[in-house]
Amino acid sequence: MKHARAGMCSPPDSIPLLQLMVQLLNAKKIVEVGVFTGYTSLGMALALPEGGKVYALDISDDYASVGKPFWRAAGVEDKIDLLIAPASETLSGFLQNGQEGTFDMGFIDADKPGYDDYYEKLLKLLRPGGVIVVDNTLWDGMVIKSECQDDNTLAIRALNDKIHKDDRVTICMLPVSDGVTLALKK
Ligand SMILES: C[S@@+](CC[C@H](N)C(=O)[O-])C[C@H]1O[C@@H](n2cnc3c(N)ncnc32)[C@H](O)[C@@H]1O
Repeated sequence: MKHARAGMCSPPDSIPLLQLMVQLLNAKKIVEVGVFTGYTSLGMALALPEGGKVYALDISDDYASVGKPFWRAAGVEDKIDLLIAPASETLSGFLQNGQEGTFDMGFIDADKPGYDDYYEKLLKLLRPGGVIVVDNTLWDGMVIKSECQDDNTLAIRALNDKIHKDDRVTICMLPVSDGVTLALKK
C-alpha cells in the first residue's frame, strides 16, 4: 500500500473470489498474467493444495519483487513461480513445450492491449472446465462511454464483445471490484 503505484494493486474484494475459484476448480496449476505487488498471487497460492503452483508472469521484476517478502512470510513462496518476460512470450513458451490443456485457471490483470492475446493463449492452455478470470472488464465504467476511445478502453471493450459472442466458453460478468469476467472453457 506504500508503493508509489499502489493503485494498480487489485482490491481486497477480488481475493475471496479468486480463492473460491481455486477451490471450486480444485485447481493445482494456475497462470497469473500481471503480478505487480504479488497480492493476488498470494491470495491464490494460499488457496492451493500442497503441490499446487501459480505461474506468475510479469514483464517487470521491479513490481513483482514487491510481493516476495509477503509470499515468504505466508509460507507460499514455493507455490509461486515468478517468470519475468513479456507475458505473450511466456505463454507461447508454455504452448510450445506441450502444456496445452494442462492448466486449471488463468487470471488476466496486465496491460490492456495485450488482453486479447492472453485470452486466446490461455484458452489453449486450459483444460476443458478450466476458467479464465479477466479483471477490469468494467474499466471504471469507461467501456460504456462512447467518448472513451483510448487504447486501453478500446481493448477491453473489444474483448468484452468478443467474449460475449464466444461459443468456446460459458461466461458470467461480475460487478466485483472493477468488473471481473469468468469464462469457463467448454
Ligand atoms: C494491474 S497490475 C497487476 C496487479 C496485481 N494483480 C496485484 O495484485 O498487485 C499490472 C501488471 O502487469 C504487468 N505487465 C504490463 N505489461 C505486461 C506484459 N506485456 N507482460 C507481462 N506483464 C505485464 C505490469 O508490470 C504490472 O505489474
